Amino acid sequence: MLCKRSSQWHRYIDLNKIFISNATIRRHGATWWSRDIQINRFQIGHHHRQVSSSTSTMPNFEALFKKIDELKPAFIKRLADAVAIPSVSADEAHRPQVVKMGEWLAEELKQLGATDVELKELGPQPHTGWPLPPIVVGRWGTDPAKKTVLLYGHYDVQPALKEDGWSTEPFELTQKGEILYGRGATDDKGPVMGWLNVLQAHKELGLEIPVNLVFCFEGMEESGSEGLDGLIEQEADKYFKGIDAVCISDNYWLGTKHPVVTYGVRGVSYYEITVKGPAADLHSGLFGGLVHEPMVDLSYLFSKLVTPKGEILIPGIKELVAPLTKEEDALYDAIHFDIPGLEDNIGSKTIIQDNIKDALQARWRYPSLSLHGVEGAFYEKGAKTVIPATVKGKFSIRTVPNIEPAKLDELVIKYVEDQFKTLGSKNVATCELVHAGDYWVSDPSNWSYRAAAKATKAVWGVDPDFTREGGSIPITLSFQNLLKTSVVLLPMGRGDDGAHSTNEKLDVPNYIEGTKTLGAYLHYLSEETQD
Ligand SMILES: C[C@H](N)C(=O)N[C@@H](Cc1c[nH]cn1)C(=O)O
Ligand SMILES: [Zn+2]
Ligand SMILES: [Zn+2]
Repeated sequence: MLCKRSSQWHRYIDLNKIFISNATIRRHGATWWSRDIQINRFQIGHHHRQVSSSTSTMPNFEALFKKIDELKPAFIKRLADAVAIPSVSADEAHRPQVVKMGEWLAEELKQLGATDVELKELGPQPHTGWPLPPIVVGRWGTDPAKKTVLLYGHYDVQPALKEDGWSTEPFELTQKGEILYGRGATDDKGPVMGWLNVLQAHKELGLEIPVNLVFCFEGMEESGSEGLDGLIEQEADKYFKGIDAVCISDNYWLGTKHPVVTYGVRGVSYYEITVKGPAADLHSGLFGGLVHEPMVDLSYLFSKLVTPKGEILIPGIKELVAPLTKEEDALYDAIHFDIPGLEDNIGSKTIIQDNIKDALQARWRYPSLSLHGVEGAFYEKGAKTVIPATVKGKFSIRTVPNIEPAKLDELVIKYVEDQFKTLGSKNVATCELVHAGDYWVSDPSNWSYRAAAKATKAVWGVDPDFTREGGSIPITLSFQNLLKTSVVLLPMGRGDDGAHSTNEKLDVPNYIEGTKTLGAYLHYLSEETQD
């Protein structure tokens, strides 16, 4: 293996617990959700656009929301400053920029009045030896009478080059109408700035934040969150002692209109197949037909991993997937989304499934295998007649309950090796795990979800859909297990934001109303009875 797997804290999240609790919801109706809210928003098969009649004392957000509106230009400037630092964690050349971004973030926190701001160093990255960017930690308040919330986000981004097809410079935040374009706008600099914006608005108003905050911002999320597991373990009884809830804003609504609160993510196991042949690239006229070509071997191996309809061809994986129960299946009926919405998100009509339930299940509760690219192959424009000497094929598998990552590695690596043997090639092939992160599924009925739902309703005027996320946030399960606390995902951006893609964007309303939602969540959390 190229790198050690993240620690084995995960494992079995009992999905039945969730579904049993959902069944309980239906049986007990309003009593499940909250004693304050008379309508069961999570009720399976019902449209939750119905307005809930809340009898809770809703905090008066008028001043806070007005202040956030007033600060819009400053907040956009903050996001522009963040986007301008190309903190791409994937390659060595950019690593100093990731570190710079961490330092910038720490400085912003200090300027706003956060205390105990530190850059927790993680040492060298195990398999590359490159220095890992620090984890930025800080505090806001240490009142023992208040609840304490850990806010996690990441300040690294995916790579981006203008020539990939961006219409604007990826590291210059560009506003066109009500849309902010730039790498990291939605993933995850916008949401991280959202938390800073909340601090600024409270500070300027002289308004108390009713919970203590602990910040934990990492710079390696897009590259496997290396080092963070160890830090959380090490600091669980020190810096991270006494955390009552964790909130992460690092995913997206399903579509463009309806807000969501998220209670699950898929895991990801990322692999690399290396095929080594000649000592150097060769002239295909001179050597084509008489040498085993690494690209040909790799293309064959790629074709044996997944079908064009998305079916994973590696035996044994399907059998690891938790069976779909009737109760879980029914949850999908309540979601406000459709195939045209999904087509809008991707900008084409190329969805494999023909109904939204199957498509969402494919995204949330079944594994998928994606081919990402080939290092070492000719890719520029033109027609170079080369036989690449060594190629590295990259692919990943999104994991779901109950796929054990170590078991998955065994199945994948043995299968690739066996397939390679059938070729009779004299090249040398290896398949290795690059990084892995666990899946996570939570029970969306607890106090932190109630607070998130109320905040969403207060800002957006509708009850959120409860969703799972097809992407991965590798550290989520570690927070839950190591800090023995519940985690909620409260996203800011829309489903068409183009995270990881060209022309990534964040809509101004999502940035501003999203900041309000994060702020309101903290107020509702302080009022909510912890269960
Ligand atoms: C959902 C989150 N914003 C995200 O984009 N996560 C990444 C994490 C990752 C793991 N390996 C590389 N990146 C993702 O889901 O791809
Ligand atoms: Zn992210
Ligand atoms: Zn991402």
